[in-house]
Amino acid sequence: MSFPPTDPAGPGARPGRLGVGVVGAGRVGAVLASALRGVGHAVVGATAVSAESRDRVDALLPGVPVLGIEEVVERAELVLLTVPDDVLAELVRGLADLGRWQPGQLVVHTSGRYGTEVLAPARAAGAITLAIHPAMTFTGTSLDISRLTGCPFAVTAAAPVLPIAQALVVEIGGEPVVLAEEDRPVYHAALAHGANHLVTLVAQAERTLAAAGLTEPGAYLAPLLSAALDGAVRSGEQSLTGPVVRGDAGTVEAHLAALGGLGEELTDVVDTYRHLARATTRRALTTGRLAEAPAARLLDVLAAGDSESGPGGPAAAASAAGAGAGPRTTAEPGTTASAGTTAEARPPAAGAPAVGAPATPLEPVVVRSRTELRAALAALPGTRALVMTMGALHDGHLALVREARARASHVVVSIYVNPLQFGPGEDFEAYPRDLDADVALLAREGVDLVLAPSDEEAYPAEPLVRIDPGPVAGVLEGRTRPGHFAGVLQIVAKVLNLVRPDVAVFGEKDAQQLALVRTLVRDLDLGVEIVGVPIRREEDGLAMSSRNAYLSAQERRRALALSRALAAGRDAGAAGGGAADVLRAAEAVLGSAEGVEVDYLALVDPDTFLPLDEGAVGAGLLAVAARVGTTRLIDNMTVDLRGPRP
Ligand SMILES: Nc1ncnc2c1ncn2[C@@H]1O[C@H](COP(=O)(O)OP(=O)(O)OP(=O)(O)O)[C@@H](O)[C@H]1O
Ligand SMILES: CC(C)(CO)[C@@H](O)C(=O)[O-]
Ligand code: BAL
Repeated sequence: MSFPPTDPAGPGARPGRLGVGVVGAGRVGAVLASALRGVGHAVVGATAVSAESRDRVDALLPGVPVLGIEEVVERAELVLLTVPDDVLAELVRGLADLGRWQPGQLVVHTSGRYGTEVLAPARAAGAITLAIHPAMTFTGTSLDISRLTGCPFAVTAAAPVLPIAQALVVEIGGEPVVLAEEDRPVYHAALAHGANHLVTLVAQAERTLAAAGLTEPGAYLAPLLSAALDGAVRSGEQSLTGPVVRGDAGTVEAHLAALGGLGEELTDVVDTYRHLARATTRRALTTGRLAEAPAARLLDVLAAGDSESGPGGPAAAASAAGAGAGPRTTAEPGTTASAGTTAEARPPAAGAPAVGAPATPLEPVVVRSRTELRAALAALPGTRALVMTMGALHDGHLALVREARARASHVVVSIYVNPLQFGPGEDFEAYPRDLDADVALLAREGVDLVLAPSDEEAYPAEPLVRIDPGPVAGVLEGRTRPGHFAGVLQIVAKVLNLVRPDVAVFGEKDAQQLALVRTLVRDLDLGVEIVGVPIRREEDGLAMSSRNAYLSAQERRRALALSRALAAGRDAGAAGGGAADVLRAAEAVLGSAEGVEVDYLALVDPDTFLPLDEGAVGAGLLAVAARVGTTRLIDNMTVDLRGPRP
């Protein structure tokens, strides 16, 4: 396709005032004829079989006689054929057989699918044949006229008469785009797929929302869909959001189950969802938004319960798209580790796969030294996201991994129990360590690289240059654990420098840590985006933590007091309470909790971590640390302070 100059026909090529005949006063025919009339042509007659067409002629082409086909063709210098594609060829041939086409007559059709070959019988009789197709959807009312301004029209015609077609389009305000005869079917399929199927998709979303009890589903959807459409046409597939691109197979599985449970009338929705989610997965894989392992997992979930997917279905499609188990190489392969591998080929991960997981997820490359890390990073083109952990991974960590996955081409996870952040008498020795189990979990999330350094590799020598984390490190966690945040920032700065990620993801569970990491990056210009992820909780509200593993069954029950106290404080704020009310509500829960020894409970400014006073308005952070038995747990929630009541 190529855009012609503004006046493609040049002076003199303008068709002049023509008598236009419309065969088929459907939406397109009536609107185009009305537009041609508006720029000075005369509409000499129109065919209109149905009552709707006749009404349209009355409304859009007042005064134009409704005639039979042969009469319209006989009177017209320009015959506009705006009939359904499937009858076009027969109509043109039939009129040729009747000898109705006239030499020099302009015969124009508006089918997207056809070029001018379908008009060959008219051309054989000496007519000038042109194909123009507006890439626009019409309502068949006068509103459509304004839609023609700037509307692209695909124009196909023999070279000598092409300027006539271009000039006609320009006259009615359109933008002619020249399209070869053989490209028209694909062109038209693309438009139909985009525009027509979008209508079906929106209607499906509306019907499904109605099934969820929403009374005005269209109004509810409009802002979201407009934003999605805007993003898609501006930034293409990079604008994609949602569970597929996050690799969130569990959510997709839940969606299929929910949609599958809707009545007979909505069975089309689950089928379409499945097809489009599959296509979305494959595209996300191809464009690097999704790694192979989560893609394979999604395709597995999408295949489950799908009667249409047999052998050669999703799994084959996944491998055709580049997914599935297979070797990955590092630039400097060779050194094997005790868990995972640094070898050339990444074998399937060990351990029993959970429901919905691919049978053979790829193991991440596990590196233990700077040299191995450098080689492995060199084999990961594109952007990378880092998740730092101390191992003993749980779903809270995996939420960070998924967020990382959605934000970069590759994910690096560090696992290291950093001695510098533990004080004397803390649980450095006892902290749970199980690298094999961690690597197996990360394999299922499509993590590319795991950095698990030894103490010697992390700190080859006692670090002499230390980081002073500033005042935020002197309160709450920092007051109870002196030196803790200096140790945290030391290892965070080190790992950021070693991995050089584009994005690093931290949990809001360690809110003070997250704030200090942001400050570190800002103050030292480390040039990495820091992303926070909300706290992941067990079903009963307990914040997930590796240290929960220390709790006995009784302590596990008692530990619930932390999240309950925070929720009580949050609710007091939401009910209009001030800082003192919030603290009182939380204290009441903790005060009556057995076996819970509170270290601190504080309502603080989320940036400075200094206590909020009674008049404070806006977001506050309610943070707690407590011992349950010998286990020290922390948790926090955001509280919305509405200010003193009038
Ligand atoms: N429940 C959770 N929700 C969201 N993020 C979490 C959660 N638990 C931990 N994280 C985040 O995971 C990262 C690694 O934390 P870490 O390995 O210390 O896990 P942890 O479970 O908090 O362990 P512990 O509290 O026992 O030290 C941190 O950024 C932390 O904030
Ligand atoms: C960020 C971190 C991995 C540094 O050791 C640790 O403090 C943690 O797990 O939150
Ligand atoms: N989750 C923060 C690390 C620590 O408690 O040492």
